[in-house]
Amino acid sequence: MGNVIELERVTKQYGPNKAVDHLSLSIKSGQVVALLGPNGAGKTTAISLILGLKRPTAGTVRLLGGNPQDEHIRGRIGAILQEVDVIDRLKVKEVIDLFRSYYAHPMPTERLLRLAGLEKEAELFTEHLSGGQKRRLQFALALSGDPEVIFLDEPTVGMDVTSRRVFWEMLRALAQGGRTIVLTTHYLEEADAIADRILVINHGKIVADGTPDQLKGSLGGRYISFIAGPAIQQDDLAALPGIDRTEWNGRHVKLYTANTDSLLFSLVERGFDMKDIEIKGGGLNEVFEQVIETEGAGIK
Ligand SMILES: Nc1ncnc2c1ncn2[C@@H]1O[C@H](COP(=O)(O)OP(=O)(O)OP(=O)(O)O)[C@@H](O)[C@H]1O
Repeated sequence: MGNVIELERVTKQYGPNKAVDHLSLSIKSGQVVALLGPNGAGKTTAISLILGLKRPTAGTVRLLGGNPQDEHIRGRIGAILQEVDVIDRLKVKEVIDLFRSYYAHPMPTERLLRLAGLEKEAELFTEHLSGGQKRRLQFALALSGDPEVIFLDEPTVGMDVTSRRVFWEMLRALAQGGRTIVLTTHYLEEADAIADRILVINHGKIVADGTPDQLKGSLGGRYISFIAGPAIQQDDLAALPGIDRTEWNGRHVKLYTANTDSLLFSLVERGFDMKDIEIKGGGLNEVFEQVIETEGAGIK
């Protein structure tokens, strides 16, 4: 199947502020796509536009080949948005059955309870659930119509580490079954663990796009850090080959490079006076910081 989601030069403007700015994007079926970005980057707005909950100021959005506001498209998607309250005075199983009744071909209740890890809580009243359990119930409700596309806005907020890992495995299993999953997260580890593709958004634009490995590989993000002795001048280091970026913080230096081994060799060969030498990075944290700082110049 082709693209499940297609955005063409989509802008959403609030007064002078462009929450989403000429965003073009296509997502294929069966992918897990993570939207990353700092607070206010435009992630939730992008998801609301894809879901048809907000109308773009300009540009076109297509979901499952159609208009996201069409009834027959809505029935094929499931979503958890931020801070949605579940209905009180009903038991977990009853709320799930209520939501299932809205759909022609719902997922079986037992499967929903199992996927959400709520089998033991089935007979509990929803107001007695913990924060993390409520989040999992929302997930079960989002899946109740057996959707082809699932949108999750910060789905694991409030979950403990174990629940989060179980949740990731379950998402991967759903994607392997052919479902498309789009999630926003502030946890880089989460994006790294489950996403086939990461989109980094800042100021309403995509500033990086690739698999976790591509982003880590292309941006490197690896650096050598050390405390520079008094004789080392900034120009001495700037003249070394293969340095992408240098940061000085007092005498604490970070040298970013695609090849930390050969740079370390050059430093040692030149007899620089260095202490506390460390090679770090190569993780998504560094990639994220770099992309946000440099607005992703040239990275896509
Ligand atoms: N209804 C609205 N009216 C005015 N401005 C809005 C509205 N909704 C969002 N914005 C602005 O649009 C920008 C993007 O917000 P959005 O909620 O999409 O960011 P986000 O990436 O989801 O942030 P977070 O990580 O904090 O959830 C922000 O500057 C926000 O203040």
